Amino acid sequence: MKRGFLLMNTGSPDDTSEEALRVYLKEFLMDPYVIDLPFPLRYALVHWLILPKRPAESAEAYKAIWTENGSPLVHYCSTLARGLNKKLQEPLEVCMAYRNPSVASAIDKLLAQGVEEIGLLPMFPHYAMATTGGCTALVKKVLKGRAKLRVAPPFYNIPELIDPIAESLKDVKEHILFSYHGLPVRHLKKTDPTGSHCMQSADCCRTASPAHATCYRHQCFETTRLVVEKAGLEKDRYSISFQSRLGRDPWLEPYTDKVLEELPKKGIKELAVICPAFFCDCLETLEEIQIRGQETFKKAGGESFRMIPCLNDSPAAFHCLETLISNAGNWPAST
Ligand SMILES: C=CC1=C(C)c2cc3[nH]c(cc4nc(cc5[nH]c(cc1n2)c(C)c5CCC(=O)O)C(CCC(=O)O)=C4C)c(C)c3C=C
Ligand SMILES: [Fe+2]
Ligand SMILES: [Fe+2]
Repeated sequence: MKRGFLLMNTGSPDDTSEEALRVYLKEFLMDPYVIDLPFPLRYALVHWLILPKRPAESAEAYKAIWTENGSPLVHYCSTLARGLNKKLQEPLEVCMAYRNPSVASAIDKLLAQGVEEIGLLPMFPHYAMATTGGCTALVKKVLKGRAKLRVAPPFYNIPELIDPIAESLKDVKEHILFSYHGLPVRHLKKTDPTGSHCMQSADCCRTASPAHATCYRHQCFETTRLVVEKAGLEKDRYSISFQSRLGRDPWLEPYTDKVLEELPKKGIKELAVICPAFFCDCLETLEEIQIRGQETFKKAGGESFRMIPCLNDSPAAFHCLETLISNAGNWPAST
């Protein structure tokens, strides 16, 4: 059976105009895997509360990180896809859940080459309904059974991810903040297959459970634990937080923006931030953390601040993706 691969990420707007942002945000936020409210409520929230103001604000944010190659996220993913294609025997296409390159165009290219089984590799180390869950649903919807589908499992704990992250912290003397993308608490409870584990006790994520197969919070803690172990960091050398909160519902805590305000008050004036939920640098690392996060930290008394880059298109990034793909025969089939 001829096999092909889809390398998938969330996506960026086509350009930095307010109109492009409106189209992108509407597509992103109307996805029921991202805002999991019943359609009328989601429609009202997105169209009446978010879309009137956010496109203009987000357009300014994207302008601050846009490069001559366009969006950093799409650029890194495309570079990775090109490099992987040179090494792999089987075809691979890059696609974005929202905007371009679209899922439909990538699937058409694979099918035109006679591909009968697609291996979907969502570029998210940790499982979340809003990312891996939404990407899988979207691919299935577009594919309409025209090929078999397998989906890569979360890879938050593999040495090919952990080792280069630990290596990037080797010479860091500052306090290290592991800032992960946030998630509404409701999402965690919804994806708990036991229905009774996630967020039911303070230490649920450190108590063994089958729920951890889809528990974003547990998987983030595990990445941190393994990196800390590998890098030999003492307990007082690092903190964990969750960023990018949207709306008023409770999200995973502690919130990065609050932690950035609190750290200088605790005497931590020199900080390095790493964002292991992101395989490639994007708006959420380059603008939210590097620009706005830095401002927050320094305003609160912080003196030095730096970002540790994501794996991006480094040799370690290629090695990690190649290792995952080499194991594609074991990826679970998606029905
Ligand atoms: C309810 C809203 C959102 C949830 C839940 C969410 C989860 C989530 N997102 C990522 C990774 C990325 N998010 C990106 C952009 C982005 N995310 C949201 C909303 C939610 N994300 C919005 C509205 C946007 C658009 C930008 C903005 O206006 O803030 C991106 C792409 C950034 C880029 O450079 O183009 C990524 C990547 C993860 C990993 C995650 C849950 C774990
Ligand atoms: Fe958990
Ligand atoms: Fe997001």
